[in-house]
Amino acid sequence: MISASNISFAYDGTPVLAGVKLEANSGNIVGLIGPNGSGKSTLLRILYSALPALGGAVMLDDASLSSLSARELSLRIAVVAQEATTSLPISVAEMVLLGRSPHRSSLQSYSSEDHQIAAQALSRVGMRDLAERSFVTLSGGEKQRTLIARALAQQADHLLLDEPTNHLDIHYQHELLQLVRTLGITTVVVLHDLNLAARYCDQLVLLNHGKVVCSGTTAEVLIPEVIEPVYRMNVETLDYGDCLQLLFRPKVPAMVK
Ligand SMILES: Nc1ncnc2c1ncn2[C@@H]1O[C@H](COP(=O)(O)OP(=O)(O)OP(=O)(O)O)[C@@H](O)[C@H]1O
Repeated sequence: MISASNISFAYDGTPVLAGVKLEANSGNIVGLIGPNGSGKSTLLRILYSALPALGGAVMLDDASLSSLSARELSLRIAVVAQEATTSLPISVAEMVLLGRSPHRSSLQSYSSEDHQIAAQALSRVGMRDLAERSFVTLSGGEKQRTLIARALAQQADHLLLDEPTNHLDIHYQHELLQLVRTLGITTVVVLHDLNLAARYCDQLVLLNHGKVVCSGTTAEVLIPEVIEPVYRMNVETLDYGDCLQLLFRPKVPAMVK
């Protein structure tokens, strides 16, 4: 379980998050949604200790995040962030092996078990055939799948994903989130696509201007009364039985030329 309470943060004195609460229970997928600039990536960075919260606390099960060493953190939390990770000429297989780093001391070389786990992770994201390719030559989607494989190879029990479906075509968007669901790992995922959030998340936290506007199940959050004012769009919900889906219409019709 990862939980954040009363989180505040500011960049150079400009407040970005205030009083934010998020709770991801064991095995659940929590979607972090909200408009551009609402503070999603900042909150995610605080959850993996890349940024220090100005106020509030983050707990990993019973331990405060700040009490854990960098190695303990990387054994517990795997991250796929938005930033490009390297310009170094390393292969796809080597990139995925980096996920095994927290499991060995700096003097140890990778074991055959590490290689096996990394190869399995590559297979799970459909990238085994590209194992020997240079990472920097991959397409955006292939890079993204490689980084997911690296996170899988890490075998942490928490997974934090910042817009993991970026660069992925519709097939791989669903395949990736289906894969995340099968892992059964406590996950916090930043998503822009509310219909993917509806289909794959257990709980949602909706941020706007650095504050939680609404949190709860997808059925509690993805309702027109909540979504329309935040995104300034007309929203219609369709209940397909297994999940909700949303239809959007601009509030102001496009000007006719
Ligand atoms: N390094 C930084 N220095 C100053 N301001 C920043 C920095 N990073 C982000 N911000 C600002 O903080 C606010 C929140 O940014 P953040 O990236 O967390 O939002 P987001 O919800 O993830 O946005 P998006 O959906 O566009 O990716 C924005 O106003 C952004 O301009």
